[in-house]
Amino acid sequence: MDKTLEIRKVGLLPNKKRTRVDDRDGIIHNVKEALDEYRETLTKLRQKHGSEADKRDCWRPDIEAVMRLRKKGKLVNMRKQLGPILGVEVGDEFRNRAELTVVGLHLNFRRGIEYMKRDGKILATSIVNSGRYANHVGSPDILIYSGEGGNPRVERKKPKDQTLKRGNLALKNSMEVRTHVRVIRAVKHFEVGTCAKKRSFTTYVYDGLYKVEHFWQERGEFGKLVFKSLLKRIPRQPIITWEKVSKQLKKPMMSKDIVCKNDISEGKETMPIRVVNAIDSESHPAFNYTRYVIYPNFFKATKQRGCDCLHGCLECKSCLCVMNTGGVFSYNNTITDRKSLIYDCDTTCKSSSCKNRICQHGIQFKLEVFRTKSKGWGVRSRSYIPRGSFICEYVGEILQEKEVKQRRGSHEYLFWTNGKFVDHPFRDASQHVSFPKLPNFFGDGFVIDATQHGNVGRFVNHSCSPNLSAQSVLYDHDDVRIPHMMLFAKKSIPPHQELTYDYSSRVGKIVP
Ligand SMILES: C[S@@+](CC[C@H](N)C(=O)[O-])C[C@H]1O[C@@H](n2cnc3c(N)ncnc32)[C@H](O)[C@@H]1O
Repeated sequence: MDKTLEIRKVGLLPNKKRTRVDDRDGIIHNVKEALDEYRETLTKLRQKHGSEADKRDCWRPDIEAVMRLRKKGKLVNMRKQLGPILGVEVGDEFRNRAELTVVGLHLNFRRGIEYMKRDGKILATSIVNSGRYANHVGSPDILIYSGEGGNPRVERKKPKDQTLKRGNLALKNSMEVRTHVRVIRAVKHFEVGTCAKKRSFTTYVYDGLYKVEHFWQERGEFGKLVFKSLLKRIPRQPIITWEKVSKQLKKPMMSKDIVCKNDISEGKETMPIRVVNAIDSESHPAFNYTRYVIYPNFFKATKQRGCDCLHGCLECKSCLCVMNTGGVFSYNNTITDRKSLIYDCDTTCKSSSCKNRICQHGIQFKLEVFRTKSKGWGVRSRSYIPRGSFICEYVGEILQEKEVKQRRGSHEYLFWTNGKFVDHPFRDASQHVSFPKLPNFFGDGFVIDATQHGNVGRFVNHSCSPNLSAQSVLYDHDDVRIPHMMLFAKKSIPPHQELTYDYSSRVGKIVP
């Protein structure tokens, strides 16, 4: 979900019904996933049926995309509910009405007022302020909302008096019962297209919870009776700076990403990794994609003994791999306990549901190599990444340190297996980032060189406040000098945020 607004967190909403932490994280994750999948499905539908769609004028790709997700059971928060929606934050921007349905913020595609029944009364759950009615917004926290029905602009019928039923009645009841109503505001954007033609599009921003303070009837712009509600935003919610919204929302919508390659791994990874460029004419970088580390000829992978657990290795007392790591389980779908070195189970472990090897299943997120403004290529994810998730391994040729000197070319893609990444000064000198210095020794250690052979890990850039960190892991051999270098998410990462780690970070002391 694109978090594009400048919002100020001034407090949290009261959450009477507490959800278990695990469930909460799971739902938040599902919301982001659903939205991402919806956007992808919609893009594909539009690409496939682009010209055809004009002929079939009733066909709505947005609705079809939602239906496809529903069939797959991917829609979230499908039960109508009052109050906040898990996984959706104040200030979140949605590209169309269908996206509101996908995340469960406002399930009805067409109607501005959504309602549900509680204790025999219908109550408003959410409203979309689409701007088609005359809704006068006095201050940012006050919204005067016109009821539904009788509007010739919407129904293409003669204007008539609104009736006190459905949405109108729900808003009246909400005022009486004092329940919260979610407010979604439509924001209109104008962009200048070719031939200086103005093109407009609308996005929808979740504005938070409101209460209906007054409800009355008056004569509307077509001379007929309309219902009006005065809604007041409840305090202690993030503040949205509306004057900046329009400008900021344009950014993600106007992305000019050109897909240079659909899958840089050429089918070697579990997920295709596309290369996109919205910056310049550089096409995808040339190197040999390999999913696995390439060991030197002299290196013979040996393994003393792994575990032979049958039941998921959860019994730390009996799992040899977990004991090697210090007797504490490091994973629970994500990494929960960082160590200087983690021993993952390998093929000797007979457990079909072994939980002690999350790095061996390959890449699980839709990673994308993209052109950055000043750092060459970088990596981001097209989907939401929960904290602690495995991202990818740093793969390349294993070299002895002394060999590095003999190799020609740059040291851009070297990763010391003791966790130190080595590089030379940045291309863009204007970047005031501290960067680790090249070690002035070349000893007996090992280095992963991803210059000629590597995977997506070679494109992950440096940051002093990174969202990834490296972890050494052993599973297929016992040589602690050459552990696998695995990148994990240090925090939850929204889609399209660049993935980075601190090149100078040490994974920990590995005692041979
Ligand atoms: C492992 S590569 C990362 C991928 C690289 N950006 C590329 O285009 O292939 C390391 C190189 O990326 C660039 N780089 C990485 N992090 C950077 C940063 N924070 N600022 C500027 N350049 C950076 C530097 O040129 C560095 O030598």
